[in-house]
Amino acid sequence: MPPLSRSNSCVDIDYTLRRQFNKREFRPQQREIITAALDGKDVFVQAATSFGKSLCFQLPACIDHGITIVVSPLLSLMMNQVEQLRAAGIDASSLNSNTLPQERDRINKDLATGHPRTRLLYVTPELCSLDGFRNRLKLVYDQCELTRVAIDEAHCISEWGHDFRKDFKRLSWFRETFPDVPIMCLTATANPLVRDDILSTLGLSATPERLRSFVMTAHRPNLHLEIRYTKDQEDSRLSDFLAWIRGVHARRTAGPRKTELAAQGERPDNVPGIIYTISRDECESLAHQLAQEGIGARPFHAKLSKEAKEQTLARWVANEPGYDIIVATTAFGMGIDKENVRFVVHWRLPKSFEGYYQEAGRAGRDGHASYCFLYYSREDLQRVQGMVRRGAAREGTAASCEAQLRSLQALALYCEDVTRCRHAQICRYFGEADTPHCDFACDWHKDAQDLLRRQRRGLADEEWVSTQAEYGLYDGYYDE
Ligand SMILES: Nc1ncnc2c1ncn2[C@@H]1O[C@H](COP(=O)(O)OP(=O)(O)OP(=O)(O)O)[C@@H](O)[C@H]1O
Repeated sequence: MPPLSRSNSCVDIDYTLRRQFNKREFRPQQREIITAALDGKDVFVQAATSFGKSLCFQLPACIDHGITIVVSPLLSLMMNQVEQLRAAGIDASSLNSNTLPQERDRINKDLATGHPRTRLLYVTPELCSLDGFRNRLKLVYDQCELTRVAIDEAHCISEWGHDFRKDFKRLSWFRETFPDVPIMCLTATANPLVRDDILSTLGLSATPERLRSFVMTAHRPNLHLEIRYTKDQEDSRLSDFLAWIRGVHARRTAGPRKTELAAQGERPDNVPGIIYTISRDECESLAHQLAQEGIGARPFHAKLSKEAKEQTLARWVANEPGYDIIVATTAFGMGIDKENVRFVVHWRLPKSFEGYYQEAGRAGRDGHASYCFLYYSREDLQRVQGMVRRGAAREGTAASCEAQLRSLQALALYCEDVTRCRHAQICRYFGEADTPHCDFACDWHKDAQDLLRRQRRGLADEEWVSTQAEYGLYDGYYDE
């Protein structure tokens, strides 16, 4: 049965925006997306990192009758959003492996009433495959109280996406079981192939008249994009980074900037950033080396205790001394809404183009200029290719492996390309026809000659690297 329909024609969404979300106005397209959702449409949203996608399902959930199920692969995102919603007086909860038994019972009982008080329930895709949870949802549906299903990070549905997850594919169950419940899917990174795959897997392309798609530019004009070239034989990452960060600190301690920061109560060395590494060992040793150099850096990876991770994250978010930079393994920070991240550094080549851009997108969520640079070496390319192949062989996911290798290859080409704007290359990768305006916000626009020189000088010879790769020289470096 469809959810109870309430006439939304006279709903004042501006009022809800101000009253419940404490925001003055909608960003471009948010109003149209929310209106389509309130009209009961299926909605596909593709928008750049930090666009404000969450509001697109959170606000309708506050207006509509019944419960909205939000599927997300990111526990950090769930916790972050639930906290924020509760602080705004909205009844939100999450169910995942971290949920305490008492809270789990409370939520399950709430669902079992068929008329849950919860407005937004954040769940993992894994949970959606379990019979117990499915039966509770059926009960809610029978009472016309299942309002909408929102699927965040929807690119995980597609085997052609960079982060395919089998349980995401099983989300097709929602349309099969509740054919009239609208679905909203959201992603920051999908190319046209991935988009089509998402829509057909979820069963949304079968009813195009019900679907509204909002595909916006991936362009983030405030991100300054740069590639820094390196090679195994002359690895100068650490000294290069130290010189850069010390330069930034020096500028903040000089002249009028110093007075300005003091007036705002800001520490000159509080330049929040993330350095992404791939190996846990490197993550630990780099954080240690930076700390020894007097830089406030902390490691963050899966093997740390839950308490250590929570504490590091909380202190970083609160801009505490000693916690300015997080040195992390991949995917750290997704779903963490820290707005003043001033830089993101990729210490090693990430595994995919989409992963790179999503991680870089953690920077500058407040819209201010922020710096993203990636240390690229051809040796790392060989290492990551090996890692992707071995991972796919272990998991038996051939299509996904092919897609990942293609994405990695595109990233390598992007890094090696010294003939065009980085922003333009990114938009083209995501299938955009228009060339974005770049206001000296990439290494090519800043100094194309210097970029070419750095690339020629910085990289190891291609043929030599591939010969060494054949001898297995670059195997087994990263955590797998
Ligand atoms: N209309 C608005 N006015 C002011 N701030 C907004 C508005 N909409 C969203 N925001 C804020 O923008 C920030 C980013 O929003 P959100 O976390 O939803 O981004 P996102 O699109 O999901 O990005 P990502 O893909 O990077 O996670 C949040 O702090 C949110 O409160």
